[in-house]
Amino acid sequence: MEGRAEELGRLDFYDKTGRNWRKQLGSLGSGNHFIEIVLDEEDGVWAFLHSGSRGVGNRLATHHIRVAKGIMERDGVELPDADLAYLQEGTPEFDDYITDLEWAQEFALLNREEMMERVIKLLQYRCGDFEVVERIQCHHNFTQRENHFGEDILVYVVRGKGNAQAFNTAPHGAGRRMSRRKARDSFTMDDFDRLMTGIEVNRSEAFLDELPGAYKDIDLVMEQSKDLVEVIHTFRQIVNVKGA
Ligand SMILES: Nc1nc2c(ncn2[C@@H]2O[C@H](COP(=O)(O)O)[C@@H](O)[C@H]2O)c(=O)[nH]1
Ligand SMILES: [Mn+2]
Repeated sequence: MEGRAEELGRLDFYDKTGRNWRKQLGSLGSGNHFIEIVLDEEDGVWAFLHSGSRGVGNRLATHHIRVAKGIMERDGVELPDADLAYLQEGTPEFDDYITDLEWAQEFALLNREEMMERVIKLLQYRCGDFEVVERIQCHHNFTQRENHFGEDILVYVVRGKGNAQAFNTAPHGAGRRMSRRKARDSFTMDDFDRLMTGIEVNRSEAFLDELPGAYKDIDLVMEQSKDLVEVIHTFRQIVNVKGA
């Protein structure tokens, strides 16, 4: 990652923006990032890993959002919401954003690969050797340039049915039903124990805002997404580790 950053002439910028990024490769981070061991309908074991590009990706994104907002202000572009600020393709600011986005995605990819390797080694250490049937390596907030309806656009991609009306996308999670604050105010540790029954978990008040009840009902989301996704497996969680 360092070599690539140097090639791009952006190492100093990444060091200044991301500070600890070198030490963070191979770490889960916080928020809703998680490692999960789940069982499918036939008790097949799956290791799930939802992770991202850690602090450096977030800070780079924050930087580019700030740049976009500055440009909107400079050019007098009126927007219904300041958070809709955008960068125009063909400008140096747009190119810098894409350069940093691609670098951060590479970081996210390696970060996930490293953690998955450690999860598998640990499982093999605890459970004895086993065959890894398949590895699906898709990192968080995956973005790539695609052509839809004759136009090149940027989309976040997850696996789905390929519905052209939805640019071949599908939801990659249920999404939150309540804010973190509301969840912390709404749930108690009794709810924690009830909602996480049967799951080996790092039990802590710190994760009250991450309880399943803080998210939308996944069965309903799947039902409402049936034009976009085909359900291949339904999993039962047995281990959940949240980033802290
Ligand atoms: N199986 C689990 N799913 C979880 C957990 N925490 C969150 N989630 C779901 O993942 C997505 C993450 O997407 P994001 O774009 O919001 O980061 C989220 O919407 C939830 O549906 C978990 O611990 N286990
Ligand atoms: Mn996330």
